[in-house]
Amino acid sequence: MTTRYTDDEWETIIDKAEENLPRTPVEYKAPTVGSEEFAKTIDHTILKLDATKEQVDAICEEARRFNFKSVCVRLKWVNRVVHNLHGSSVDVACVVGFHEGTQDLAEKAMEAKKAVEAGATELDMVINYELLKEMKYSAVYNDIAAVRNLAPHPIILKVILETSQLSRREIIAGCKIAEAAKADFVKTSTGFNGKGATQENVRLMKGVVGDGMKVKASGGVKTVKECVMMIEAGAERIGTSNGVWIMDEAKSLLEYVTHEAGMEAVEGRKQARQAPSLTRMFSSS
Ligand SMILES: O=C[C@H](O)COP(=O)(O)O
Repeated sequence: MTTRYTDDEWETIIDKAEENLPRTPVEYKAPTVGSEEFAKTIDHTILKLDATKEQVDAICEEARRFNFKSVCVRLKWVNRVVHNLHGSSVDVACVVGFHEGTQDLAEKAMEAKKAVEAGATELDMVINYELLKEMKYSAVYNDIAAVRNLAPHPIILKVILETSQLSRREIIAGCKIAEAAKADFVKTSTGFNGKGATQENVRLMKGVVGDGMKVKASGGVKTVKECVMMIEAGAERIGTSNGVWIMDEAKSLLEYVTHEAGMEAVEGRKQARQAPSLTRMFSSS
């Protein structure tokens, strides 16, 4: 495989990306909490090694019910999930190199190929962050490019950086390499190693990739408020094993604010008004 840049050239690219980061944080608009658009930010995820077929089936039923964006599973479940979700608008995502990211290139490429053959339309691959930390940028690029070659568009390729293991500069490097390898998303975390998504890292990643790529926040996202915070920082996708809890929380909150607005009108406390925007309630601005 040809290497796109030398490691020295990569250093220069990373320096430039660092210099070009936005000086002031950009705030992105979150969809209305509990809306269809909000549900479509969620990749409903079950990745634990001891997942059972009953749990995987339940996740698929929930994803259909809430109309989530995708169900994200390990390779062994892809066939089953494709079958379960047939006829729905929920996509099938499969992890690759999960969760260490250190598998060799051939193994990751084969896993990606099998996932696509089984019907996955999205791949969430773990970057080889050990190599990234050793500044072996060309090797990291080759790893992602090999998967991209075997899984061309319209397959969606997300590159998991495992931000808890990386310095700020390493996160910037991971984003630039994923971008050069033509991935569609950079994703924060596996949820299996250290702290998951943070607003700060999502903002940094979006600052590096700009409009040309998307960011997925994952790992430890459990509440409506955390979803809104991640989206406002630049995430367009949320990977979570707590999707049902989040949608139930959104529903309860909507019922609460609607009831409060109604009570105020009935009691003449204030003029009747629309329920306040939950998205605004949770906004950090
Ligand atoms: O890719 C998604 C993550 O594994 C989900 O992590 P979580 O179980 O902390 O929500």
